[in-house]
Amino acid sequence: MSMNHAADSAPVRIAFDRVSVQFDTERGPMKVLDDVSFEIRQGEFVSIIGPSGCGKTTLMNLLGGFVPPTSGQVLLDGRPVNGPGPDRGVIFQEYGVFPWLTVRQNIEFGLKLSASKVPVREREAIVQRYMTLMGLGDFAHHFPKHLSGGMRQRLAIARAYAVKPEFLLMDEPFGALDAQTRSAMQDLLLEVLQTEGKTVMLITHSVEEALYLSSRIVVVTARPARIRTVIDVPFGYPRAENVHEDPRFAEMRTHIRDLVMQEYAAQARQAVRLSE
Ligand SMILES: Nc1ncnc2c1ncn2[C@@H]1O[C@H](COP(=O)(O)OP(=O)(O)OP(=O)(O)O)[C@@H](O)[C@H]1O
Repeated sequence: MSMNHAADSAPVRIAFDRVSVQFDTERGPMKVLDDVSFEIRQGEFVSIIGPSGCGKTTLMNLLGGFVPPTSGQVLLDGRPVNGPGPDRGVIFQEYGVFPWLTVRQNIEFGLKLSASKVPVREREAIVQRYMTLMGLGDFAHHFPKHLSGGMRQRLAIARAYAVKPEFLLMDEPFGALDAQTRSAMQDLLLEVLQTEGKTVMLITHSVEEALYLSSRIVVVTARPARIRTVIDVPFGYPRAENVHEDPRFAEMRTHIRDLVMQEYAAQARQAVRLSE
């Protein structure tokens, strides 16, 4: 039995229920999400893919508790999200690190918050583990401004993983990394999930990344984002690196790329209309 079938009977942890979001802008109201409904079950890894600027980050902001829905509901274990919480580790596109704290202090930060209640002795070991895993061991006392962009992003990832949140919400977490580091970070994420069993929502522009990591892929339309289609990924976990060579991988990649390209084209037509 594949992991996906097993997940079918797992409890729903995250639910977007007919969610719409509209922002007031200088040019009037702008609808960003339109009647979006989907669910994420315990242990699922769901990727969201769609054209730039269509509203994907807004999905994450809703779940993170940073933005309220204009209509509809976002539910965590059946309860409406009403603000951020330590159960959700959020990794933003732009580096979510504190510039006034060192590498070590940044990773330690979440562990010191009363909500996570990690004893001091354990804290040390956790900080050390994630510094090493992320290749930041030699930079413990450096401040973020003295790190490269890729290192800052790895620090943001370490910070989120260290508090062991039940949910990981990731917005293009590997976008700023070079290809080799990106692939190492993908494998590390799979490893963390294998040992810690999280429920994940990932926003990515990379069809390959979505296919390699996810159990399901939600393709969204041009703005306002609606669900275009939801695709079950047929590969189980632990995921073998060689799924990249599976003929189904190539077929699905082509199919999903086509869908995403159609939505990019729709978005470009919209942009032309707006500028006319
Ligand atoms: N708080 C806000 N107020 C007004 N407009 C906003 C707000 N947040 C986002 N927007 C606008 O909503 C649209 C969708 O933004 P969003 O960041 O969700 O898209 P995205 O799909 O994540 O984009 P990208 O892939 O480029 O990161 C954008 O045009 C953005 O400028």
